This record gives sequence, structure tokens and C-alpha cells, in this order.
Amino acid sequence: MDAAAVARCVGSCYVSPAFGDSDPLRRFLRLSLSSSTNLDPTGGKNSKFRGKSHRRLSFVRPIMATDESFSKLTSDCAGETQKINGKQKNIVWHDCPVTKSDRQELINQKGCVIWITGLSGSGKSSLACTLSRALHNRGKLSYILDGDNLRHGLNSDLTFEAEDRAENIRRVGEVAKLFADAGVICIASLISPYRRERAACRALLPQGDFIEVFMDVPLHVCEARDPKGLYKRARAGKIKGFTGVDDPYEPPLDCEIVIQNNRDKGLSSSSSSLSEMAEIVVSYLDENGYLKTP
Ligand SMILES: Nc1ncnc2c1ncn2[C@@H]1O[C@H](COP(=O)(O)OS(=O)(=O)O)[C@@H](OP(=O)(O)O)[C@H]1O
Ligand SMILES: Nc1ncnc2c1ncn2[C@@H]1O[C@H](COP(=O)(O)OP(=O)(O)O)[C@@H](O)[C@H]1O
Repeated sequence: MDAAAVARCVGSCYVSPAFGDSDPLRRFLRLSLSSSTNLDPTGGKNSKFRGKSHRRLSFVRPIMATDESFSKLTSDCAGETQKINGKQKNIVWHDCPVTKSDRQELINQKGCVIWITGLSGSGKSSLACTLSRALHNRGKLSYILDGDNLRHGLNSDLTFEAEDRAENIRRVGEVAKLFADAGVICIASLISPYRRERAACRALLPQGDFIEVFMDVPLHVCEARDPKGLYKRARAGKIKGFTGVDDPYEPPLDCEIVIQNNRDKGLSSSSSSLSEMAEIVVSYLDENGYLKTP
């Protein structure tokens, strides 16, 4: 992409130079300290990339980033993790001689998770599809885990209550981790409104392999798009607990890529910008070594 295209998007996009913390323990501690709750029901209205200076100290620990994930963070990269939670005991990790490295070498790429978060209507699914196509055109294998789609199957038992949303995100995080382990570039696109759960998904992956993309689109723009008529129904009180209307969205404080996708017109004017947005992510992957065998 040329510099002008970057600039056009950068009216609209910010790519952070990845996380400065190379040490997983440091990052874990940082996440523990930075997580806090934002109950602003207007959600994305003021959602700008705020960066480190706006982090608040809090003693709230990530719900999912428990002692288990802590020990995983310190030992996981070797792939030797033995996962034991409260319900499952006496299980032992079984290794296979065909490794993640073998798989990555086979398809000449590095498995990772692109996690796209944002309000309903912010363009998550559109970006996911455009990105997947762009990667496909470059001969790279990707797979989309879309929140809406997964709620037709794997997550069809879950509601939009906070606890179920958290479980939804946890499951998608685990599945995404498996795809990344398979060597695939996994594109997860779901609202995932809570920082703690997104942080927990990040903690499942080796350092750098979780790339969070924030669709920073104001609520009024999402609401004007309203392709499924859900905002209208939520405003009419026919849907309770709709994200951004009467349910919270916690914008990322610290993510790899921010995309300000503000246009409120139809696809004809957006198609080029979607491909520019996808190109921003592809460039990030390229520059960080995900499009070749590590
Ligand atoms: N109450 C409520 N709040 C938000 N969204 C709702 C709700 N009810 C249904 N929908 C539709 O479900 C899609 C979001 O599913 P997700 O799995 O991505 O949500 S979450 O991550 O568990 O919050 C979301 O899809 P997108 O518009 O693609 O984001 C909506 O179409
Ligand atoms: N950059 C854009 N400019 C204009 N409209 C867009 C843009 N990106 C997405 N849209 C439109 O916004 C609506 C919501 O997009 P979608 O990808 O379904 O969002 P989400 O998955 O976040 O709910 C769709 O009608 C889509 O065509």
C-alpha cells in the first residue's frame, strides 16, 4: 500500500508498534493492573485509542486470567501445558510428533489470532471477510470465527447476559488458540465487550500472537447503519441489554491496531476503504513475520 493510502486510512487507523513488554510475566502483571470496568452504556461514543497514559490502576484481576493462566504464561510457549481446571482432573497432555512448527513450515506462515472487537455495526464482519480474502489472494490460510455465526452452533446455548457473553468469548478464545496452533491465521470477529475476557484470550497465546483490532466507530454511526434493525428494536425496548444502548462496551486501552471506520454510507463508498483497512492488518502481519515460516 502506498503512503497516501496509509494516510487515508490513518485518518482512520492507528497501528501500535506492538507491545513493548517482551516478558510475559510483566505483561500479565500489567494487564492485571490495567483492567478496570467501564460501565458507560454509550460504549464506543468516546472510544478513542487512549494509550498508556490513560490506564487506571485497579486491583481488579482478570476473571479468566487466573493462576492457571499465569502459570500457562510462564510455561505455555514450550507447548507442554497440562490443562487442569476445577472439573477435570487426572488428565495428562498428550503430545504429537507433528508439531506446530511442522505445520507452519508446511503452509509457510505463522499461526496467530486477529481479534476484531467493536460495537454491532462497526464493520467487524466486513473487515474479517475482506481480510480473509486479501490473505487468501496472497496464498495464506485464514479462518473466520464470527460471533453471530458461532451463536448458530457452538454457542447456541448462550444468551447476551454478561456471564454468557464471557463464556462466549472464552470459548471463541480457546477455539482461536487451536486454529493458531494449527498454523492458521484465525480471524475472530465478535463484539467481545469486556476487557478482562479479551485479556484472558490474549493470555492463551504466545507473546505477540494475539493481535487485537479495535473498530473504533461511534455509536451514532453504527446506529445509523443498523443493517439488521437491531438498534431500532433495542431503542424501542424490544431487545434488552443491547451493547452500546443499555449494555456496556469497554474499548481497548492497549491494542495493536485501531481502525476508525466512520463512514456511514453504503458499501459502494466503503469497499475501497475496507480493502485499505484489510491492507493495514496484512501489513502488520507481514512486518511482524506472520506471512512466512517463523
Ligand atoms: N443484546 C445484544 N447485544 C449485542 N448484540 C446482539 C444482541 N442481541 C443480538 N445481537 C446480535 O449478536 C451479535 C453479537 O454476538 P457476539 O457473539 O459477537 O457478542 S458478544 O461478543 O458475546 O457480546 C451481533 O452481531 P454484530 O452486529 O455482527 O456485532 C448482533 O447481531
Ligand atoms: N467502512 C464502511 N463504510 C460504510 N459502511 C460500512 C463500512 N464497513 C461496514 N459497513 C456496513 O456497516 C454494516 C455493518 O457491518 P458489519 O461488518 O456487519 O458490522 P459488525 O460485524 O461489526 O456488526 C454493514 O451494512 C456494512 O455493509
